[in-house]
Amino acid sequence: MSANQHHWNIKLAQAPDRKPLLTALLDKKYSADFEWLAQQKIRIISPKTILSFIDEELIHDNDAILKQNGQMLHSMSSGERKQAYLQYVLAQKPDTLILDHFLDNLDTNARTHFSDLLKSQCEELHLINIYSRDDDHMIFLSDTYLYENDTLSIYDPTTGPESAGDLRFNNNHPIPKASKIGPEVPQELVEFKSVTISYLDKSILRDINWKVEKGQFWHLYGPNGSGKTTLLTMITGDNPKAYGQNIKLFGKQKGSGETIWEIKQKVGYFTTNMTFQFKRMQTAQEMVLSGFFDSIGLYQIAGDHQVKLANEWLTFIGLSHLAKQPFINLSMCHQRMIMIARAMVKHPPLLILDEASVDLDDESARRMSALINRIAHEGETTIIYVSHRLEPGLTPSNSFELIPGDEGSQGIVNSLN
Ligand SMILES: Nc1ncnc2c1ncn2[C@@H]1O[C@H](COP(=O)(O)OP(=O)(O)OP(=O)(O)O)[C@@H](O)[C@H]1O
Repeated sequence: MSANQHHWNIKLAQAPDRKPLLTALLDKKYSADFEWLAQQKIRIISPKTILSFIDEELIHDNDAILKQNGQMLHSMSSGERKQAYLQYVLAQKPDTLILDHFLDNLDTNARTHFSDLLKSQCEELHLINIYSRDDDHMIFLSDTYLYENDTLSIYDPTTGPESAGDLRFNNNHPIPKASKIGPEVPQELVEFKSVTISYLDKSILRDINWKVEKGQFWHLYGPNGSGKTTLLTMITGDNPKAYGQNIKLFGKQKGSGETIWEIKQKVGYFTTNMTFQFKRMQTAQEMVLSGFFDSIGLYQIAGDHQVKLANEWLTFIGLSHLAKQPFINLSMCHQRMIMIARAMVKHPPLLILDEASVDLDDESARRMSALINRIAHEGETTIIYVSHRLEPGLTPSNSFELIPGDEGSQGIVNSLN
Protein backbone atom coordinates (compact mmCIF):
# COMPACT_ATOMS: atom_id res chain seq x y z
CA MET A 1 0.00 0.00 0.00
CA SER A 2 1.35 3.41 -0.92
CA ALA A 3 2.64 5.67 1.84
CA ASN A 4 1.58 8.69 -0.25
CA GLN A 5 -2.10 7.87 -0.19
CA HIS A 6 -4.45 8.19 2.77
CA HIS A 7 -7.02 5.51 3.42
CA TRP A 8 -9.74 6.02 5.96
CA ASN A 9 -12.68 4.23 7.39
CA ILE A 10 -15.15 6.66 8.95
CA LYS A 11 -17.74 5.03 11.15
CA LEU A 12 -20.83 7.12 11.75
CA ALA A 13 -21.91 7.22 15.37
CA GLN A 14 -25.43 5.94 15.83
CA ALA A 15 -28.23 7.42 13.77
CA PRO A 16 -26.56 10.57 12.49
CA ASP A 17 -27.26 11.93 9.05
CA ARG A 18 -24.22 11.51 6.78
CA LYS A 19 -25.02 14.72 4.88
CA PRO A 20 -23.07 17.07 7.22
CA LEU A 21 -20.03 14.79 7.04
CA LEU A 22 -20.11 14.61 3.23
CA THR A 23 -20.57 18.37 3.01
CA ALA A 24 -17.71 18.94 5.43
CA LEU A 25 -15.40 16.63 3.44
CA LEU A 26 -16.32 18.30 0.15
CA ASP A 27 -15.86 21.77 1.67
CA LYS A 28 -12.45 20.56 2.93
CA LYS A 29 -13.52 21.51 6.42
CA TYR A 30 -11.06 19.08 7.98
CA SER A 31 -8.12 20.16 5.83
CA ALA A 32 -6.50 22.02 8.72
CA ASP A 33 -6.03 18.64 10.41
CA PHE A 34 -5.73 16.59 7.24
CA GLU A 35 -3.99 18.93 4.81
CA TRP A 36 -3.83 16.32 2.03
CA LEU A 37 -7.60 16.78 1.55
CA ALA A 38 -7.23 20.44 0.60
CA GLN A 39 -5.90 19.94 -2.90
CA GLN A 40 -8.02 17.03 -3.96
CA LYS A 41 -10.35 16.23 -6.82
CA ILE A 42 -12.98 14.35 -4.85
CA ARG A 43 -15.66 11.99 -6.19
CA ILE A 44 -18.44 10.38 -4.14
CA ILE A 45 -20.23 7.10 -4.69
CA SER A 46 -23.40 7.09 -2.62
CA PRO A 47 -27.01 5.97 -3.05
CA LYS A 48 -27.77 9.60 -3.85
CA THR A 49 -25.09 10.10 -6.53
CA ILE A 50 -26.20 6.84 -8.17
CA LEU A 51 -29.85 7.95 -8.20
CA SER A 52 -28.85 11.38 -9.55
CA PHE A 53 -27.01 9.65 -12.38
CA ILE A 54 -30.13 7.58 -13.10
CA ASP A 55 -32.13 10.83 -13.36
CA GLU A 56 -29.56 12.24 -15.78
CA GLU A 57 -29.72 9.04 -17.77
CA LEU A 58 -33.51 9.14 -18.04
CA ILE A 59 -34.14 12.87 -18.30
CA HIS A 60 -31.03 14.26 -19.95
CA ASP A 61 -30.06 11.27 -22.08
CA ASN A 62 -26.69 10.76 -20.43
CA ASP A 63 -25.58 7.50 -22.05
CA ALA A 64 -22.05 7.27 -20.55
CA ILE A 65 -22.83 4.09 -18.60
CA LEU A 66 -24.97 2.58 -21.38
CA LYS A 67 -21.97 2.96 -23.73
CA GLN A 68 -19.64 1.42 -21.20
CA ASN A 69 -21.87 -1.52 -20.16
CA GLY A 70 -24.54 -2.03 -22.81
CA GLN A 71 -27.28 -1.59 -20.18
CA MET A 72 -28.70 1.52 -18.55
CA LEU A 73 -27.89 2.02 -14.87
CA HIS A 74 -31.56 2.21 -13.91
CA SER A 75 -32.33 -1.36 -15.05
CA MET A 76 -29.35 -2.92 -13.26
CA SER A 77 -29.48 -4.72 -9.92
CA SER A 78 -27.83 -2.88 -7.03
CA GLY A 79 -24.58 -4.88 -7.29
CA GLU A 80 -24.37 -4.28 -11.04
CA ARG A 81 -25.07 -0.57 -10.48
CA LYS A 82 -22.21 -0.26 -8.03
CA GLN A 83 -19.84 -2.04 -10.40
CA ALA A 84 -20.84 0.13 -13.38
CA TYR A 85 -20.84 3.40 -11.44
CA LEU A 86 -17.49 2.63 -9.80
CA GLN A 87 -15.96 1.98 -13.23
CA TYR A 88 -17.45 5.25 -14.48
CA VAL A 89 -16.08 7.25 -11.54
CA LEU A 90 -12.63 5.64 -11.65
CA ALA A 91 -12.38 6.57 -15.34
CA GLN A 92 -12.59 10.23 -14.22
CA LYS A 93 -9.29 9.73 -12.35
CA PRO A 94 -10.26 11.30 -9.02
CA ASP A 95 -7.57 11.89 -6.38
CA THR A 96 -9.94 10.96 -3.58
CA LEU A 97 -12.84 8.53 -3.73
CA ILE A 98 -15.47 8.70 -0.99
CA LEU A 99 -17.60 5.59 -0.63
CA ASP A 100 -20.81 6.25 1.24
CA HIS A 101 -22.28 2.97 2.58
CA PHE A 102 -20.89 1.20 -0.47
CA LEU A 103 -20.81 -2.36 0.92
CA ASP A 104 -24.16 -2.07 2.62
CA ASN A 105 -26.52 -4.11 0.46
CA LEU A 106 -23.96 -6.38 -1.17
CA ASP A 107 -23.80 -10.14 -0.75
CA THR A 108 -20.69 -11.97 0.48
CA ASN A 109 -19.19 -12.64 -2.98
CA ALA A 110 -19.79 -9.08 -4.13
CA ARG A 111 -18.17 -7.74 -0.94
CA THR A 112 -15.05 -9.81 -1.59
CA HIS A 113 -15.00 -8.73 -5.23
CA PHE A 114 -15.31 -5.03 -4.41
CA SER A 115 -12.89 -5.18 -1.49
CA ASP A 116 -10.23 -6.71 -3.80
CA LEU A 117 -10.97 -4.16 -6.50
CA LEU A 118 -10.78 -1.20 -4.12
CA LYS A 119 -7.64 -2.55 -2.49
CA SER A 120 -6.02 -2.63 -5.93
CA GLN A 121 -6.78 1.12 -6.24
CA CYS A 122 -5.02 2.06 -3.02
CA GLU A 123 -1.80 3.00 -4.83
CA GLU A 124 -3.66 5.44 -7.06
CA LEU A 125 -6.23 7.03 -4.78
CA HIS A 126 -7.06 8.32 -1.36
CA LEU A 127 -9.99 6.19 -0.26
CA ILE A 128 -12.57 7.12 2.37
CA ASN A 129 -15.15 4.51 3.40
CA ILE A 130 -18.13 5.93 5.32
CA TYR A 131 -20.17 3.22 7.01
CA SER A 132 -22.62 2.51 9.82
CA ARG A 133 -22.59 -1.28 10.27
CA ASP A 134 -19.52 -2.90 11.82
CA ASP A 135 -19.55 -5.51 9.02
CA ASP A 136 -18.85 -2.76 6.50
CA HIS A 137 -15.50 -1.75 7.96
CA MET A 138 -12.78 -2.18 5.27
CA ILE A 139 -9.80 -3.71 7.03
CA PHE A 140 -7.35 -2.81 4.26
CA LEU A 141 -7.83 0.94 4.92
CA SER A 142 -5.22 1.96 7.45
CA ASP A 143 -6.94 4.61 9.61
CA THR A 144 -10.32 4.56 11.30
CA TYR A 145 -12.25 7.54 12.64
CA LEU A 146 -15.56 7.98 14.39
CA TYR A 147 -17.77 10.81 13.18
CA GLU A 148 -19.82 12.20 16.02
CA ASN A 149 -21.12 15.70 16.84
CA ASP A 150 -19.51 17.14 13.74
CA THR A 151 -16.01 15.98 14.64
CA LEU A 152 -13.72 13.16 13.62
CA SER A 153 -11.81 11.30 16.30
CA ILE A 154 -9.53 8.26 16.13
CA TYR A 155 -11.63 5.14 16.59
CA ASP A 156 -10.86 1.58 17.53
CA PRO A 157 -13.18 -0.52 15.33
CA THR A 158 -13.09 -3.40 17.81
CA THR A 159 -15.09 -1.37 20.35
CA GLY A 160 -18.53 -0.01 19.47
CA PRO A 161 -19.65 3.46 20.66
CA GLU A 162 -22.18 3.90 23.44
CA SER A 163 -25.77 3.11 22.59
CA ALA A 164 -27.72 6.25 21.61
CA GLY A 165 -31.11 6.95 23.20
CA ASP A 166 -34.42 7.79 21.72
CA LEU A 167 -34.90 5.38 18.82
CA ARG A 168 -37.25 2.88 20.40
CA PHE A 169 -40.87 2.56 19.46
CA ASN A 170 -43.54 2.51 22.12
CA ASN A 171 -43.70 -1.06 23.32
CA ASN A 172 -46.87 -0.62 25.33
CA HIS A 173 -49.06 0.87 22.68
CA PRO A 174 -51.17 -1.63 20.72
CA ILE A 175 -50.88 -1.83 16.98
CA PRO A 176 -53.52 0.46 15.37
CA LYS A 177 -56.61 -1.31 14.08
CA ALA A 178 -58.09 -0.78 10.62
CA SER A 179 -60.97 1.70 10.84
CA LYS A 180 -63.38 -0.17 8.63
CA ILE A 181 -63.67 -3.76 7.60
CA GLY A 182 -62.30 -4.04 4.08
CA PRO A 183 -63.27 -6.67 1.54
CA GLU A 184 -62.57 -10.23 2.67
CA VAL A 185 -58.91 -11.08 2.08
CA PRO A 186 -58.46 -14.49 0.42
CA GLN A 187 -56.27 -17.11 2.08
CA GLU A 188 -53.78 -16.97 -0.80
CA LEU A 189 -52.49 -13.45 -1.38
CA VAL A 190 -49.88 -14.24 -4.01
CA GLU A 191 -49.45 -17.32 -6.16
CA PHE A 192 -46.74 -17.75 -8.78
CA LYS A 193 -46.95 -20.84 -10.99
CA SER A 194 -44.00 -21.66 -13.28
CA VAL A 195 -43.08 -17.99 -13.68
CA THR A 196 -40.17 -17.53 -16.06
CA ILE A 197 -38.75 -14.10 -16.93
CA SER A 198 -36.00 -13.00 -19.28
CA TYR A 199 -34.77 -9.73 -20.76
CA LEU A 200 -33.69 -10.20 -24.40
CA ASP A 201 -31.30 -13.14 -24.20
CA LYS A 202 -30.72 -12.87 -20.44
CA SER A 203 -32.69 -15.36 -18.30
CA ILE A 204 -33.60 -13.91 -14.89
CA LEU A 205 -36.16 -16.18 -13.21
CA ARG A 206 -36.85 -19.82 -14.08
CA ASP A 207 -39.95 -21.76 -13.22
CA ILE A 208 -40.79 -19.93 -9.99
CA ASN A 209 -43.52 -21.51 -7.87
CA TRP A 210 -44.37 -19.58 -4.72
CA LYS A 211 -47.47 -19.17 -2.62
CA VAL A 212 -47.83 -16.44 0.01
CA GLU A 213 -50.72 -16.97 2.40
CA LYS A 214 -52.57 -14.74 4.80
CA GLY A 215 -50.72 -14.11 8.06
CA GLN A 216 -47.31 -15.33 6.91
CA PHE A 217 -44.07 -13.40 7.34
CA TRP A 218 -41.68 -14.22 4.49
CA HIS A 219 -38.00 -13.53 4.14
CA LEU A 220 -37.13 -13.37 0.41
CA TYR A 221 -33.40 -13.56 -0.16
CA GLY A 222 -30.75 -14.34 -2.73
CA PRO A 223 -27.46 -12.85 -3.96
CA ASN A 224 -27.15 -9.59 -5.90
CA GLY A 225 -28.75 -9.86 -9.31
CA SER A 226 -30.68 -13.05 -8.49
CA GLY A 227 -33.99 -11.38 -9.38
CA LYS A 228 -35.52 -10.36 -6.03
CA THR A 229 -36.62 -6.92 -7.24
CA THR A 230 -37.85 -8.40 -10.53
CA LEU A 231 -40.01 -10.85 -8.55
CA LEU A 232 -41.40 -8.06 -6.36
CA THR A 233 -42.34 -5.92 -9.34
CA MET A 234 -44.54 -8.82 -10.51
CA ILE A 235 -46.58 -8.19 -7.37
CA THR A 236 -46.48 -4.41 -7.14
CA GLY A 237 -47.74 -4.12 -10.69
CA ASP A 238 -44.79 -2.20 -12.11
CA ASN A 239 -43.45 -4.84 -14.49
CA PRO A 240 -45.09 -5.46 -17.89
CA LYS A 241 -43.34 -8.85 -17.93
CA ALA A 242 -45.93 -10.02 -15.38
CA TYR A 243 -48.62 -10.18 -18.05
CA GLY A 244 -48.98 -13.55 -19.68
CA GLN A 245 -47.47 -15.23 -16.61
CA ASN A 246 -49.46 -17.46 -14.33
CA ILE A 247 -49.70 -15.11 -11.35
CA LYS A 248 -52.65 -14.75 -8.99
CA LEU A 249 -52.83 -11.71 -6.71
CA PHE A 250 -55.44 -11.53 -3.97
CA GLY A 251 -57.33 -14.41 -5.57
CA LYS A 252 -57.48 -12.91 -9.07
CA GLN A 253 -55.50 -13.87 -12.13
CA LYS A 254 -53.06 -11.04 -12.93
CA GLY A 255 -54.13 -9.31 -16.13
CA SER A 256 -57.81 -10.18 -15.67
CA GLY A 257 -58.92 -6.57 -15.47
CA GLU A 258 -57.54 -5.27 -12.15
CA THR A 259 -55.95 -1.82 -12.31
CA ILE A 260 -52.53 -0.98 -10.85
CA TRP A 261 -54.38 1.36 -8.49
CA GLU A 262 -56.48 -1.55 -7.14
CA ILE A 263 -53.34 -3.58 -6.48
CA LYS A 264 -51.57 -0.63 -4.86
CA GLN A 265 -54.49 -0.22 -2.45
CA LYS A 266 -53.75 -3.71 -1.15
CA VAL A 267 -49.98 -3.47 -0.96
CA GLY A 268 -47.90 -1.34 1.41
CA TYR A 269 -44.43 -0.93 -0.04
CA PHE A 270 -41.16 0.48 1.16
CA THR A 271 -37.81 0.54 -0.56
CA THR A 272 -34.88 2.69 0.50
CA ASN A 273 -34.72 4.60 -2.80
CA MET A 274 -38.11 6.16 -2.08
CA THR A 275 -36.81 8.98 0.08
CA PHE A 276 -33.20 9.64 -0.96
CA GLN A 277 -34.27 12.43 -3.27
CA PHE A 278 -37.18 13.74 -1.21
CA LYS A 279 -36.43 17.40 -0.48
CA ARG A 280 -39.77 18.99 0.41
CA MET A 281 -40.23 20.52 3.86
CA GLN A 282 -43.13 18.27 4.80
CA THR A 283 -43.73 17.01 8.29
CA ALA A 284 -43.42 13.45 9.54
CA GLN A 285 -47.22 13.39 9.93
CA GLU A 286 -47.70 14.49 6.31
CA MET A 287 -45.35 11.73 5.19
CA VAL A 288 -47.41 9.11 7.06
CA LEU A 289 -50.63 10.56 5.63
CA SER A 290 -49.28 10.35 2.09
CA GLY A 291 -49.60 6.56 2.39
CA PHE A 292 -53.36 6.95 1.88
CA PHE A 293 -52.72 8.48 -1.54
CA ASP A 294 -49.74 6.37 -2.66
CA SER A 295 -47.63 9.47 -3.08
CA ILE A 296 -44.32 10.15 -1.37
CA GLY A 297 -45.16 13.35 0.46
CA LEU A 298 -48.65 14.80 0.81
CA TYR A 299 -50.22 16.63 -2.15
CA GLN A 300 -53.90 16.25 -1.22
CA ILE A 301 -56.01 17.28 1.74
CA ALA A 302 -56.34 14.46 4.25
CA GLY A 303 -59.60 13.86 6.10
CA ASP A 304 -59.93 14.00 9.90
CA HIS A 305 -60.20 10.25 10.12
CA GLN A 306 -57.02 9.81 8.09
CA VAL A 307 -55.22 12.26 10.39
CA LYS A 308 -56.43 10.26 13.40
CA LEU A 309 -55.08 7.01 11.94
CA ALA A 310 -51.75 8.63 10.99
CA ASN A 311 -51.43 9.89 14.58
CA GLU A 312 -52.16 6.42 15.93
CA TRP A 313 -49.35 5.03 13.80
CA LEU A 314 -46.97 7.76 14.95
CA THR A 315 -47.86 6.88 18.54
CA PHE A 316 -47.36 3.18 17.88
CA ILE A 317 -43.85 3.74 16.55
CA GLY A 318 -43.13 6.07 19.46
CA LEU A 319 -42.56 9.16 17.32
CA SER A 320 -45.67 11.26 17.95
CA HIS A 321 -43.44 13.97 19.43
CA LEU A 322 -41.86 14.34 15.97
CA ALA A 323 -45.19 14.63 14.09
CA LYS A 324 -44.69 18.28 13.16
CA GLN A 325 -40.94 18.05 12.49
CA PRO A 326 -39.76 18.20 8.87
CA PHE A 327 -39.29 14.63 7.67
CA ILE A 328 -35.99 15.42 5.94
CA ASN A 329 -34.44 16.66 9.19
CA LEU A 330 -35.05 13.38 11.01
CA SER A 331 -32.44 10.69 11.57
CA MET A 332 -32.28 7.85 9.06
CA CYS A 333 -33.79 5.44 11.60
CA HIS A 334 -36.71 7.73 12.37
CA GLN A 335 -37.29 8.32 8.66
CA ARG A 336 -37.44 4.56 8.09
CA MET A 337 -39.93 4.04 10.90
CA ILE A 338 -42.08 6.86 9.50
CA MET A 339 -41.95 5.24 6.04
CA ILE A 340 -43.09 1.92 7.51
CA ALA A 341 -45.97 3.72 9.23
CA ARG A 342 -46.72 5.35 5.85
CA ALA A 343 -46.84 1.94 4.18
CA MET A 344 -49.11 0.57 6.95
CA VAL A 345 -51.48 3.49 7.47
CA LYS A 346 -54.03 2.20 4.95
CA HIS A 347 -53.88 -1.26 6.59
CA PRO A 348 -52.89 -3.18 3.48
CA PRO A 349 -53.28 -6.98 3.49
CA LEU A 350 -49.68 -7.22 2.20
CA LEU A 351 -46.59 -5.25 3.24
CA ILE A 352 -43.42 -5.47 1.12
CA LEU A 353 -40.18 -4.20 2.63
CA ASP A 354 -37.26 -4.10 0.22
CA GLU A 355 -33.91 -3.80 2.04
CA ALA A 356 -35.53 -1.83 4.86
CA SER A 357 -32.44 -1.91 7.08
CA VAL A 358 -29.87 -0.79 4.51
CA ASP A 359 -27.80 2.24 5.63
CA LEU A 360 -28.80 1.86 9.27
CA ASP A 361 -26.33 1.30 12.07
CA ASP A 362 -26.47 -2.00 13.96
CA GLU A 363 -28.56 -0.66 16.82
CA SER A 364 -31.11 1.03 14.54
CA ALA A 365 -31.32 -2.14 12.41
CA ARG A 366 -32.21 -4.14 15.53
CA ARG A 367 -34.91 -1.64 16.43
CA MET A 368 -36.27 -1.81 12.89
CA SER A 369 -36.41 -5.61 13.22
CA ALA A 370 -38.33 -5.26 16.49
CA LEU A 371 -40.87 -2.96 14.84
CA ILE A 372 -41.34 -5.28 11.84
CA ASN A 373 -41.74 -8.31 14.15
CA ARG A 374 -44.50 -6.55 16.05
CA ILE A 375 -46.38 -5.64 12.86
CA ALA A 376 -46.03 -9.24 11.66
CA HIS A 377 -47.02 -10.95 14.88
CA GLU A 378 -49.67 -8.58 16.29
CA GLY A 379 -51.26 -7.22 13.13
CA GLU A 380 -53.15 -8.88 10.30
CA THR A 381 -50.79 -7.87 7.55
CA THR A 382 -48.77 -10.46 5.65
CA ILE A 383 -45.14 -9.40 5.20
CA ILE A 384 -42.53 -10.04 2.54
CA TYR A 385 -39.14 -8.81 3.78
CA VAL A 386 -36.39 -8.73 1.16
CA SER A 387 -32.68 -8.67 1.94
CA HIS A 388 -29.38 -10.49 1.40
CA ARG A 389 -28.99 -11.42 5.00
CA LEU A 390 -31.48 -12.15 7.71
CA GLU A 391 -31.29 -9.16 10.01
CA PRO A 392 -30.44 -10.05 13.62
CA GLY A 393 -33.61 -10.26 15.67
CA LEU A 394 -36.01 -10.60 12.74
CA THR A 395 -38.34 -13.59 13.14
CA PRO A 396 -39.95 -14.50 9.80
CA SER A 397 -42.20 -17.56 9.62
CA ASN A 398 -41.14 -18.65 6.11
CA SER A 399 -38.23 -18.13 3.75
CA PHE A 400 -37.89 -18.18 -0.05
CA GLU A 401 -34.44 -18.28 -1.60
CA LEU A 402 -33.48 -17.39 -5.17
CA ILE A 403 -30.56 -19.47 -6.40
CA PRO A 404 -28.93 -18.13 -9.58
CA GLY A 405 -28.18 -20.45 -12.50
CA ASP A 406 -27.35 -20.15 -16.23
CA GLU A 407 -31.01 -20.38 -17.17
CA GLY A 408 -32.19 -17.91 -14.53
CA SER A 409 -32.71 -18.16 -10.79
CA GLN A 410 -34.67 -20.98 -9.27
CA GLY A 411 -36.71 -20.41 -6.14
CA ILE A 412 -36.84 -22.75 -3.17
CA VAL A 413 -38.80 -22.67 0.06
CA ASN A 414 -36.41 -23.19 2.96
CA SER A 415 -37.25 -24.41 6.39
CA LEU A 416 -36.49 -21.95 9.18
CA ASN A 417 -36.18 -24.61 11.86
N1 LIG B 1 -35.21 -3.78 -17.80
C1 LIG B 1 -34.18 -4.63 -17.72
N2 LIG B 1 -33.41 -4.87 -18.80
C2 LIG B 1 -32.38 -5.74 -18.74
N3 LIG B 1 -32.03 -6.42 -17.63
C3 LIG B 1 -32.76 -6.21 -16.52
C4 LIG B 1 -33.86 -5.31 -16.50
N4 LIG B 1 -34.38 -5.31 -15.25
C5 LIG B 1 -33.64 -6.17 -14.52
N5 LIG B 1 -32.67 -6.71 -15.30
C6 LIG B 1 -31.66 -7.68 -14.87
O1 LIG B 1 -32.28 -8.67 -14.08
C7 LIG B 1 -31.32 -9.18 -13.14
C8 LIG B 1 -31.99 -9.25 -11.78
O2 LIG B 1 -32.10 -7.93 -11.27
P1 LIG B 1 -32.85 -7.62 -9.89
O3 LIG B 1 -32.73 -6.16 -9.67
O4 LIG B 1 -34.19 -8.23 -9.90
O5 LIG B 1 -31.90 -8.42 -8.89
P2 LIG B 1 -31.85 -8.35 -7.30
O6 LIG B 1 -31.83 -9.75 -6.79
O7 LIG B 1 -32.94 -7.46 -6.81
O8 LIG B 1 -30.43 -7.70 -7.09
P3 LIG B 1 -29.88 -6.72 -5.95
O9 LIG B 1 -30.00 -7.45 -4.68
O10 LIG B 1 -28.46 -6.49 -6.34
O11 LIG B 1 -30.67 -5.47 -6.03
C9 LIG B 1 -30.09 -8.26 -13.20
O12 LIG B 1 -29.06 -8.91 -13.90
C10 LIG B 1 -30.60 -7.06 -13.99
O13 LIG B 1 -29.56 -6.48 -14.78
